[in-house]
Amino acid sequence: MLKLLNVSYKVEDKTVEIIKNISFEFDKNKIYVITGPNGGGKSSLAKLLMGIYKVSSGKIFYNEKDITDLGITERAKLGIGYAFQHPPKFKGMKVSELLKISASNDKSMVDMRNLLLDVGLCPKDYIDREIDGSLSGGELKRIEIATILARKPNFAIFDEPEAGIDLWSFQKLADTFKKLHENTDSTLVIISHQERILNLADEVILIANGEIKEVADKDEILMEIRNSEDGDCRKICKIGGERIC
Ligand SMILES: Nc1ncnc2c1ncn2[C@@H]1O[C@H](COP(=O)(O)OP(=O)(O)OP(=O)(O)O)[C@@H](O)[C@H]1O
Repeated sequence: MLKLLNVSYKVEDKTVEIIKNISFEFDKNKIYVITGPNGGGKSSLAKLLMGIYKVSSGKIFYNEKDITDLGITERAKLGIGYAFQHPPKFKGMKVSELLKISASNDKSMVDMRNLLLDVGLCPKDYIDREIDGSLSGGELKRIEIATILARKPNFAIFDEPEAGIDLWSFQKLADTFKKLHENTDSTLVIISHQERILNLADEVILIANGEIKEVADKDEILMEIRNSEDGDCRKICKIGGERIC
């Protein structure tokens, strides 16, 4: 469905390579969870998929179409949706208005109440709220996720949906991803460190140092995480390596 072919990404000064020659194909109607250490390149990869970053080399195909040079809007029109790790604020706009403009098809039919309930927000408290600095980070994040649900993308990317969301609401959110997967044939790519989200995965992609280190079944990865005593950095320090953590 969405294919990366030898994709690399360097920042503007061209010295630091953040994504290194990644090739991978995401299949239709699967949940992929991307996980791995901080700074490994997960968000950068998500931004390359969405067209927020432009690849330095390599190609991206979506349903066989070369989308490498398409920007965010064109990719969104093709059905690729992205929920930011740190959602933007839309000062002066109400939650109901944002959900309406986010909806993919018949905007009069958007079931705003259910969308808000799906992300654990009580509609009567939020539907008329303005999207400004008065909303907490977790509230903003949930509204952002609701906009993606409203858009019903065929390929949806969620960057750390757990960030800033309390455990109770988070369980609700995990159920919402599950429901979305069961009721539509969309592909979900979720960047997450949470076991509850990892448990939803058909495939877990482990990214570190800008590369795909492993693609595995969730049980395998969860076992590896549980069995790992220390991170690589600490191990290097322990054995007297030169790297300072
Ligand atoms: N514009 C930039 N200039 C320099 N380095 C950058 C830039 N953007 C990202 N990086 C670096 O690229 C690496 C990957 O960043 P990225 O945000 O993709 O990691 P991540 O795996 O999503 O991390 P986290 O789990 O902490 O969210 C990091 O080391 C980051 O500091």
